[in-house]
Amino acid sequence: MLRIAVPNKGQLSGPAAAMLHEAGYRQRKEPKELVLVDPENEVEFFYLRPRDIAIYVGSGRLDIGITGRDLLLDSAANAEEILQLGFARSTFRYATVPGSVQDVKEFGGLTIATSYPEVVKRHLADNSVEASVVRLDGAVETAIQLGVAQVIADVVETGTSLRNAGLEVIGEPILESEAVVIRRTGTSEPDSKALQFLRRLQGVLVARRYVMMDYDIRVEQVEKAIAVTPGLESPTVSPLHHEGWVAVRAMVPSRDAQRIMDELYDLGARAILTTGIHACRL
Ligand SMILES: Nc1ncnc2c1ncn2[C@@H]1O[C@H](COP(=O)(O)OP(=O)(O)OP(=O)(O)O)[C@@H](O)[C@H]1O
Ligand SMILES: O=P(O)(O)OC[C@H]1O[C@H](OP(=O)(O)OP(=O)(O)O)[C@H](O)[C@@H]1O
Ligand SMILES: [Mg+2]
Repeated sequence: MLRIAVPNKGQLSGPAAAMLHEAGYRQRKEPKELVLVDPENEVEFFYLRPRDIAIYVGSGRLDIGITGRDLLLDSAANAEEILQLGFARSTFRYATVPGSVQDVKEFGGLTIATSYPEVVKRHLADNSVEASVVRLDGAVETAIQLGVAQVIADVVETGTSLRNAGLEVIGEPILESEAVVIRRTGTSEPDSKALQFLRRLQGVLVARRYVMMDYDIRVEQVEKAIAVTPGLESPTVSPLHHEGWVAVRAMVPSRDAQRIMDELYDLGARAILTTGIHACRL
């Protein structure tokens, strides 16, 4: 039975459960459930605090986990990411009040408040800066106003929390994060059950990012049209009963679908249709 750690709370938990459900796995019905067995798929899910997931996976107690890259790095656990999942995207940045320090190099002797102390300590050391780090559980933006720190290092998505606290970011992002699948570092290649799990999640990612596009086009224009819709490997081209025309079918990135339809129309394509992909294995 494959043992998988899933976030039980916070920003990661809803999207992770949705992705697992889309990949055909059973998911818990109520948020107090801590363990769920999916016998049909031979998988056992453990709902754990996002911050603890890398520790369980790094210790080898669980085979695979879903967590945030920032949490993985902060845990210093013996675990590595093997698949990027594209949700809970954020940057991790320093911030302070306007008119204060402008660069990490000026942080010497200051106190930095953060929920990610290991990431910050490593970044300060990489920049040869000696500063204090104070660990807070959350709502880190308030630490400056209350005099606990002069600088914070926190997760930034839209920047609204920083703006509301009257803070501005300093310097380049310390790191960019998103939800990732992790496994223990230095173990043998994932076994067949783990590979199947990864293929299923990859299938969800592709199904979310691509649509299927079908259109009819005159034979003379087909090469130009295929340059616009090359597909993932190669598009399917089938003869049409109407002589001189072919039907083309190719996967295209969903965010480009409208622009591609316009370009195909201008090349003379007609009956251009896009349909969603529910699931896929590449
Ligand atoms: N506003 C946000 N937008 C995108 N990702 C976020 C956001 N806030 C946190 N994250 C990401 O979510 C993960 C943190 O999850 P975690 O559940 O520990 O924190 P949380 O969602 O802030 O929960 P809580 O505030 O209850 O502790 C990290 O990978 C972080 O980068
Ligand atoms: O840039 P934004 O879009 O504002 O998002 C970033 C904020 O979201 C998270 O806070 P959360 O609401 O989880 O509270 P917390 O700080 O207590 O974790 C994170 O810690 C930031 O504070
Ligand atoms: Mg939070």
